[in-house]
Formats: sequence, structure tokens, C-alpha cells
Amino acid sequence: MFRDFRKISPRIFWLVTLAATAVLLTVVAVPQWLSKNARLQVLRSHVAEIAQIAASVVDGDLHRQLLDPANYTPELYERVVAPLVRFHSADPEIFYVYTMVERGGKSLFVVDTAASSKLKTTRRLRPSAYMEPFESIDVEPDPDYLQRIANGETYVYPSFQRDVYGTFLSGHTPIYDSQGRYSGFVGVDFDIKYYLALESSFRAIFYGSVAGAVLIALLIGYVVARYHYHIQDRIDEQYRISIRDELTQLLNRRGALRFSREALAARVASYAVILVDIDDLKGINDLYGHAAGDEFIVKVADTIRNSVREKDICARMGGDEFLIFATGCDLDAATEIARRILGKVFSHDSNSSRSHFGVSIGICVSPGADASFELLYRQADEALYKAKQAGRNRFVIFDPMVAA
Ligand SMILES: Nc1nc2c(ncn2[C@@H]2O[C@H](COP(=O)(O)OP(=O)(O)OP(=O)(O)O)[C@@H](O)[C@H]2O)c(=O)[nH]1
Repeated sequence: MFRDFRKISPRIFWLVTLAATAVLLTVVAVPQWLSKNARLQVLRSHVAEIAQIAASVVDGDLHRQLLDPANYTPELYERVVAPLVRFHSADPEIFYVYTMVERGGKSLFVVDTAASSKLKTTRRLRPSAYMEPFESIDVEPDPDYLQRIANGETYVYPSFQRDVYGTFLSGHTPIYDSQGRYSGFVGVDFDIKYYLALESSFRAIFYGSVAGAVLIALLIGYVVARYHYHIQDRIDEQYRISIRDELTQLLNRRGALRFSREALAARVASYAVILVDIDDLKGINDLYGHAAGDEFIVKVADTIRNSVREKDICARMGGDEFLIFATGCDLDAATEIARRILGKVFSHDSNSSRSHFGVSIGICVSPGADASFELLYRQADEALYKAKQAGRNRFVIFDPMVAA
């Protein structure tokens, strides 16, 4: 039973498994990829909202004053950063919270909550100094982003960016003073580890789906390969039946023709066709019954099979006629086969109305590789006819001189 389960067509198994894997992985991976992007967009919206809330707690007038280094005092710095520190302490998932101003196309840090001793965080943060220039490592994806912020847009990077402080998804929102004038902007940074932690459960789902897809593909491959094997096995079986004679299990006429032509294609030095015909089978049937006739047919078939080499083709061509098609068989060898068969099947018939149980044989040997099956068969049949004419229970070799 277990062995039976292993009967599959290996080539079909791998082909179908690979095709099913490709289809299923596409079905699994494309939505996963799309939803991963969608989740990043959700995170970007979240970062934008946090940046907007952070901007709303900053006193725009004080921040505007601090933009001029001439106004800088530690007290003013503390007053500007204090509400952001409270905000940041309330949401420790945010990595950095700071404000900036643009000077000559570059961003400079103004205040940074990391610089305050009042910030409640467990992280080790690296504070930026007042008016320290911002250095990005990655290329800015949107070179006009400072302009867009100045125009009132909340700008969130398309994806995570590396700078000298780490790898962050950053959002920036403009700050306005009480007269509605643009007065720098707030920045909030979310660390990539925060994102990876959020993504870890989705990654587990992704790998689970991929493993599931591969398993299903293997199962589909197995079922199809098993079915293919089963169908092929049945076709082979039908073919085996279609070229065999049921009674004797020798090849039938169709099988004999096919294998003889294959043997002729090998173009060996000589071929022999030996036709064996039962003597007076009608008499055996009439006197002893059809079953006895069958029994004698089977006996002749077994004798023929045991009198030739394994590679020689043996067939029952019709009711009482048999064919031996032997490759690389000269006249001496063909004659020896005929003698052997005659000796083994002959016996006297005790009933006086019949003389014997036996066969007659016609032999035709073709020297050379250019033999034609039809011609050899016809000539062997002529020789067989002569054997019958001469009194049966004998073999006759086809003689081209006599035939001519
Ligand atoms: N028992 C049996 N008889 C068959 C079978 N096939 C054909 N026969 C019979 O074999 C006989 C062949 O008759 P013929 O061709 O005249 O040949 P024969 O009686 O053997 O006489 P000769 O060949 O001239 O010696 C017929 O009576 C068929 O009915 C079979 O499968 N089983």
C-alpha cells in the first residue's frame, strides 16, 4: 500500500509543483507586498498626525524669537522646549522631537527634547545643539521638501532615511506665530526598530503563507503526478493487451509487425522468418473438441518460446499459424530451431483417422541488412505451403531458384 503511494511520474511532479508554486506564491506574495506598502502609508499618516500635534504645542511667538541667535538664552530655550518635552514624555514611542529652521537651503536644529533633563525616556538619545546643521546620509528623496514645509505642508518622508542619528521615518510640520507667519518647523522621528516590531507579526503571517503555498503546491504536484502515473499505467496496460495474444501470451500480428520492423531498422547481417503452422488443427478440434485444440495451440506456443533465444520475436499470427522473427540468424541456426520444434511437438495420434500431432514449418533467411518484412514473410509462407504439400510434419527452406 505504502509503495503504491510512491508510484508517481517524477517529471510531472516537479513540473506541476514548480508551476503551482509560482502561481500560489504570486497569489500570496502580491497581496502581502501591497498590504506592506499600505501599512507603511498608515504609519506615514500616523507620523504626520504626531508632527501636527507636536507643532500645535509649540509657542510660535517664542519660537520665532529663538530663531535669531541674538535672542538666544538658556531660559528662552527652556521655555520653547518645555511643552515639547511634556508632549514627548507622554508618547515615548517617538524617538526624537525637535524644531528646525531653514538657513541657506540647509536645516538647522533649534530646540531638541533630547537636550532637556526633564524628558522622561528610557532611551539613550543624542541631543542636537542649538543651530547645529542637519546631516543626512541618504539622498533626499524630495529635494524641495523644505519649500513644501514652508508652504504649509506636513511633510513625511516616503520611507525610512538614514542620518547621523540613526534610521528614521520623519515627519515635519510648520510652526506659525500669533500673526500667522511661518516660524520654522517641528520634526518627529520614528525609529526603524519601532516599525520592524510592528511588522514582525505580519512577517510571521507572510512566512506562514509562503510555507502553506509551497505545501499546497507539493500536494497539487503529487496528486497530478499520481493521476498521470495511473493514466499512463492504464494506457501502457491497454497497449500491452493490444499487442498480445490472449490464449498463448505470445505477441499477436500487430505486436509482431511492430517489433519486426523495429528489428529490421537495426540493419543486422541476417534475418530469419520461420512460419510454424499446426497440422490439421481442424481434425483435432473435430475429434477431441475445441478445448483440446486450444491446449495443443498453447503447447506449440510454449515449444516455440523455449526453442529460440530470448531476443527473438515469437507471435501467433492467426488461428494455427505462428511466426518466429530472428535477428542475426543464419540458415543453420534457423534450421536448428525448426528441427527442435518439430521434435518437441510431434507425437503419433492413437486415433486411426489422424496420423499425428505436429506442425509444418516454412523458413526464409535473408542475408544482408536490406530485408523487407513483407517479402520475407511471403517467401516463408511459400516454403510452408510446400511443407504442407509434401505431407506435413517437416520444414522446407525457401529456395529462390525453385520459386523463380
Ligand atoms: N481450438 C482452436 N481452433 C482454432 C482456433 N483458431 C482457429 N482454429 C481452427 O483451426 C482450423 C484451421 O484450419 P485450416 O486453416 O484449414 O488448417 P488445418 O486444419 O490446421 O489444416 P492444415 O493447416 O492444412 O494442416 C480451423 O478449423 C479453425 O476453426 C483456436 O483459437 N482454437
